[in-house]
Amino acid sequence: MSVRVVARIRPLLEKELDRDAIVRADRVDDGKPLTIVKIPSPKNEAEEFSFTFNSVYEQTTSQEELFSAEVAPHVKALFQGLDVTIFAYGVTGTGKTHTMRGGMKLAERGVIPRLLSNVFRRGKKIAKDSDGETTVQVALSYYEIYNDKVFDLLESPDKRTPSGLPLREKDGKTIVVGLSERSCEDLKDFEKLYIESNNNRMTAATKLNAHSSRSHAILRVKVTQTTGDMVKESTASAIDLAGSEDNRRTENGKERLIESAAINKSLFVLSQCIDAIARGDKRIPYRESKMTRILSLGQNNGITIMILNLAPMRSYHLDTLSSLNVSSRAKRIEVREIENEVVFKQAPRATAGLGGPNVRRQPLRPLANAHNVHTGALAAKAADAKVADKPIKAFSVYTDKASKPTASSRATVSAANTAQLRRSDSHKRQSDPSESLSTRPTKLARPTHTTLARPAAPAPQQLSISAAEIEALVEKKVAEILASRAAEAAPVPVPAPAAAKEDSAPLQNQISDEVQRRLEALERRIENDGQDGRSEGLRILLQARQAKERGDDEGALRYYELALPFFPGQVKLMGKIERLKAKLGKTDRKKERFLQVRDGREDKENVHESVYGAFDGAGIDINDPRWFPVKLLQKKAPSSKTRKVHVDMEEGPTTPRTKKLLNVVNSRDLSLIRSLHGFGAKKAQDLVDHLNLGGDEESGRVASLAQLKMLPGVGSRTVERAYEGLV
Ligand SMILES: Nc1ncnc2c1ncn2[C@@H]1O[C@H](COP(=O)(O)OP(=O)(O)OP(=O)(O)O)[C@@H](O)[C@H]1O
Repeated sequence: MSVRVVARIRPLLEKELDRDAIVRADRVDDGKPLTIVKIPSPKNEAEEFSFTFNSVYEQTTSQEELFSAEVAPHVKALFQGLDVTIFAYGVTGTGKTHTMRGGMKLAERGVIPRLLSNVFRRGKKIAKDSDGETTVQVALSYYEIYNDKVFDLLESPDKRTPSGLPLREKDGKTIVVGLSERSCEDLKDFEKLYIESNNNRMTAATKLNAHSSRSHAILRVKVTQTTGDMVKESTASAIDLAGSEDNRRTENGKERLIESAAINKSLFVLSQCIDAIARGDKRIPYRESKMTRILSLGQNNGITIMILNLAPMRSYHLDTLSSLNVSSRAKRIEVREIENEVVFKQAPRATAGLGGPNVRRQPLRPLANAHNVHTGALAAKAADAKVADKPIKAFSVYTDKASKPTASSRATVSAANTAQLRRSDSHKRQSDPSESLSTRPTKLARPTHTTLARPAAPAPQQLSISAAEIEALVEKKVAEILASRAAEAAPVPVPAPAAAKEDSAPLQNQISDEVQRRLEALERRIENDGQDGRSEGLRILLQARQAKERGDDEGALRYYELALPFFPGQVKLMGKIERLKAKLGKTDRKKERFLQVRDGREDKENVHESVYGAFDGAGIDINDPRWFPVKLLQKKAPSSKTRKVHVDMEEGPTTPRTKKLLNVVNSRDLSLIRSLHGFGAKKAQDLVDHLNLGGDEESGRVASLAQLKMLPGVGSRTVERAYEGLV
C-alpha cells in the first residue's frame, strides 16, 4: 500500500484579484521540484507556514500535466492487478470537481475521463498484443454518499429510497447491495453514461458555492482481464469528495449542518485511514465510515493518491490551513522529515492585513484551532466520539533556511502563536538527512520556543515562580521532549495530556532563564541516559502507548515486548504484556501464573520457589532476562543463617525462634500467619485450611519445622524465610 499526497493550487477566477492570492508553491532548493505550499499565518503576516507534499502543482498546471505526472504512471499498475484510488480533497470551490471531472473541452478534461481513456487504450493494446488471447472488460459503478447514505448514480433519482442502499459483508468484503454496474466498451460509452449520471448527483447550494457538492461521488472502474481460465480483476476508484469547509463560516442551516457533520465525519475517518496506510499500520480504521468501508481503503495492495485542491485566495485562508493540515498529516509519512514546517521570516512583511475588498468568502474570525482538521462543532463531537485522542498536528518548527531568526525577529512572534507552536513541537520529527542542513529543523528551534514565548518585559509573576513550579515545568518539558523523541521515531505523534498542556500554557509564557538552563541540562541528561539504553526504552514505551491509544493492540504488544529488555523484571510492564496477550488470545498460562506471582497476585516473597517450582520444566525459559530479573535468577549460596535453619530443621534442637514460628503456625490465626515472611494471603489461608482438616489444635499440631515444610504449599524455602523473618 502506498499513499501519495499532492497539492494543486487552482488559478484565480475571473473576479479574483492577484493581490488577494496568499497561497504559493515553493521548492526546498533551487532546481528541486515544487513540494512546498506556503501560506501566511492568519494571525501574523510576518509568519509563514510551510506544508510539504510529495508534489505541489501551481496555478498554471494544466489538466494534462497533472494527469501525466500523478495518475498515468499508475495505469500500468492497475493492469498488473493493483487497485488505484484517487481522491480530490478540499474546500468547496477549490477545484475538486474540475480536477476529477474537468470541463467539456479536450484540454480541460479531468482525471476521470483521462483515466478511462488510458484504461481503454491500454486494454486494447493488451488484447492486441496477446492476439486476442487476453480480453479486457471495463465495468463502471458510480454512486454517491450523501448524509452517510449510499445512492446509485447510475439509476434515476426517483428509484432512490430514503435510507439509500444497504451494505453487506460478503467474503470479507463490503458490498453495496443493489448497486448497478454497467459495462463500458469505449470512451464514448463512458462519457454518455458519466454525463447522465452526474445529473443525478446530489448538489445543494450553500452560501459558499451555489453548486457546492455536498456528497462524495465515487466512480469505480473495474478492469477484468481474462486469459483462458485466468481472471485478473482490479479496480480504479476516483472520488470527488464533498467540500471540507468549516461550518461556522458558511452560515449553513440545520439541513446543511447535518450534511456537513456527515461530510466531516467521513473526511475525518478518511484522513485517519490515509494516515494509517502511510504509517504502514496493520489496523486501518476503514470500517468507521461508509465511504472508506466500501472502498476497503488500505485493505489491498494498492496505490492511493490524494490530491489536495487549494484556492489561492485570502478569503479561504482558515479553511485552506485546515485542509493543508489534514493532508500534510497524510503526506507526512511519505516525506517524513519536513512536514508542516512553520517558517519564521526574518522580518515582518509589509503585506496587507487580512481584510480587503475581495474577501467575500468568509469572515475571518480568528479561530484558536486554526490547525484543527475539522473545526465544526459537530465534527469535533463526532471525532471525540470516535477517536478520543486525535493526534495533535505535527508542526515542525525550523528557522528560515536563509538565516536563523534573530532576537528581534523572534520577538515578533506572539506568545499565543508560540504557545501553539510549542504544543506541536513536541511531535517534531527529525529532518530528512537528504535535505540541506539549512532547511532542517534545527536543534535550536526547540528550545527557542520557550525563548520566543518569553514576554519582552518580564511579567511580575515571572519573579514569583516557585521552585516547585519550576520543577513542574521541567517535568512537563521532559515529558514533551521524550514524547518528541518518540514521535521522531514513531510515525504518529503522541497526544500529550491536554490538561497538562492547558495547565502549562500560562506558566510557560513565564519561563525564566533559570528554567531554560535547567531544561537544557535535562536535555543533556536525557541524551546521556540514552547511552545506557533507558531513554531508548522509554521511547519504545511511548510508541507502545501510542499504538495502544490508536487501538493497535498487536503493535502495542510488540513495542512493550521490545521495551522489556530495557526494564527487566518490571512488574507493571510484564503485566501489560500479559494483559494484551490475554486480550489477543496469546496468553501462556504458565507465564501468566508466573506474573501472578510477580504482580503480587500471588505470594511475592515466594518468588524463588515459584520460579523454580512452578515453572521449572514448564516451558518457560527461566534464564530469559525478559522474564526474570537477573537477581532473582541467581540461586544464591545459602547464607550462614539459612544453613542454620537447615540444621535446625533437620537435626538441631528446638530453638526459641523455631518455637515461636511453630506457635504462630499452630495458632491457626490467619493474620498472625500472614505476618510471617513468605506467607501471603493465599498461602496462609491454605495452611489454616489444612491444619483445620487435621483436627483440633492439639491433634493437628505441627511439631517441627521439618513437618511444617512438608505441608502442601509450604516448602522448605518458605519455612526458611519465615524463620529468618522472625528476629
Ligand atoms: N485548475 C483550474 N483551472 C481553471 N479553473 C478552475 C481550476 N480549478 C477550479 N477551477 C474553477 O473554479 C471553480 C470551482 O471549482 P470546482 O467546482 O471544481 O470546485 P469544487 O472544489 O469541486 O467545489 P465543490 O466542492 O462545491 O464541488 C469552477 O468554476 C472551476 O471551473
